[in-house]
Amino acid sequence: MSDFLHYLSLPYLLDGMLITLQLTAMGFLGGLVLGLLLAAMLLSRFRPVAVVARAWTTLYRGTPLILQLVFVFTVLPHAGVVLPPLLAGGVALALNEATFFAEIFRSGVREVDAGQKAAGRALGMTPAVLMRRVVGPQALRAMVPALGNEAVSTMKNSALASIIAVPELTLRTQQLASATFDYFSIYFATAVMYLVLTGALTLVQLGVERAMDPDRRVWPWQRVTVLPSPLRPVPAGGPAPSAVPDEALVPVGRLRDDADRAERAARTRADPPPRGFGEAMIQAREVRKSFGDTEVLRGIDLTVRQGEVVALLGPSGSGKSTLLRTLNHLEGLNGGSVLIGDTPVGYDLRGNELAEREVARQRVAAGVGMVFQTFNLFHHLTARENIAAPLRWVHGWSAADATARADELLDQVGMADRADALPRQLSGGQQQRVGIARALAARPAVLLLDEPTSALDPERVAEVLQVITALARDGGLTMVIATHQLRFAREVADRVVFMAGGVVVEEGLADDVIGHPVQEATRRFVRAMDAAEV
Ligand SMILES: Nc1ncnc2c1ncn2[C@@H]1O[C@H](COP(=O)(O)OP(=O)(O)OP(=O)(O)O)[C@@H](O)[C@H]1O
Repeated sequence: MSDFLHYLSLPYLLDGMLITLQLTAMGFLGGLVLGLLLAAMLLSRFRPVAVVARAWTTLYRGTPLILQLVFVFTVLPHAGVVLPPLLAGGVALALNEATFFAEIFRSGVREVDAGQKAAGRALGMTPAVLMRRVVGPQALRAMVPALGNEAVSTMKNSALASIIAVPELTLRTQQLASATFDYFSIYFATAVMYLVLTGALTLVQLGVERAMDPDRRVWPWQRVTVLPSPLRPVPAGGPAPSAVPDEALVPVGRLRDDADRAERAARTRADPPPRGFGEAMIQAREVRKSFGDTEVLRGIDLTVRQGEVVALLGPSGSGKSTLLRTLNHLEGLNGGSVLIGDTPVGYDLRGNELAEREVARQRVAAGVGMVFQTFNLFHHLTARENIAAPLRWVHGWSAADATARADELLDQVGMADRADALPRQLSGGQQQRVGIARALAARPAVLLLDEPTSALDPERVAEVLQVITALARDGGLTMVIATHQLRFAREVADRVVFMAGGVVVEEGLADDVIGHPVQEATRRFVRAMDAAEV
């Protein structure tokens, strides 16, 4: 026992432990940086870059580390690159780890739900902002356990550097044991030293996991929940001019009051508020879209004027969502054109498709908001942050203004008391109300709603429809809503467009198309939906 304790505190072995730590740090940190680069190359849309990265990864992963160490130490000098043993060991470890890190990063990024990326794009985030603020943080959280594993494995692999005479812990252990023949005590002491090091790495990993757990963390903005001014001015140079007065949104809670019910009841279709529509806000011409060999949109024409509410109806698979997604270029066109205001979102004036960074700017300039069927709130942000953060990241608002706007909207959609909740702590209806608030935050000129209630339980549908109805009735906001809710469409829409098989089959006033459909396909759909709604 005393021999064991002696070796455990022997400076010769402790120095070896320090060198092991240095090697591990070089391998891990170097591997992280190179791995990020490799992952970016593997994910690149430019195929030659991805192919080179894949070839490099295959080569490096497919050869033993011991050969790589010898290569860096003995072969590189022939090319004029002479590295001291410790540095050569660190470089070889980093190159080896990079390939594993690259695959961890790549799978982390791919695992992030496509809806998160679509929401970020629809909010006007450039690819860099989307990666840094949405995809990166979510991917990183999922990757921490695998990265912890790699840190431990780098440390254990560092023992192989003894082959190129790096005086790390294993080499020193072998030397000491050969000199003293006290194998058991020395190897036992070394094993304990490795365990202490790897145990410390595990503790770091668990600490990082805990720190990144959104359920546990308390951000500074979560501590401040009361803000003085309910209404703040829009910062200069910020969002696109709004078509929605703030008072348009009636809090859900308030709609439940008797007085409001009475007021709503008075505003029936028999006595609609006077509505006049301005200039064309959306002009889609001959829009065509295919997925592979399947043509999903087969020449759609759609004009929506300022302040108009258009409901897109049609059977499942008729192309409603795809049409909405082509309007803000979440899907590229295969033919035709789309103008939002006077912006051909996704294209330059000659019709050439623009880079995503440029398209993001166009979306912001055109002022298009989008509400998704599956809400697509950012999982790692609270309800308040889901609304406030894009205002800061995309529109350059100050934190105070963005938070004030978020609190104002949360209040208006009846979600003020859940401002600090994460999306997974909210019901579907609550998430969708936050999703609507998020889409409205930058005061868009056009709001696209993609079946906003179809992912909700029946008892949650009404609360979301109330919010949209309030917007449609009073807001003057230009809206296109894909929906299966006939009653709702009849109540809020100025015009109904019925689609089937990727074409517009029938369109007109909501009462006409839903009440007295002319086309057989429309009649069949209305009958089926009526039966389902009863
Ligand atoms: N990314 C995609 N890749 C391949 N096919 C797709 C893709 N997106 C949509 N489609 C196909 O396009 C067609 C139209 O889909 P879309 O979601 O636009 O219909 P929809 O009218 O909105 O249907 P629903 O009411 O069920 O949401 C469907 O056949 C669908 O399978």
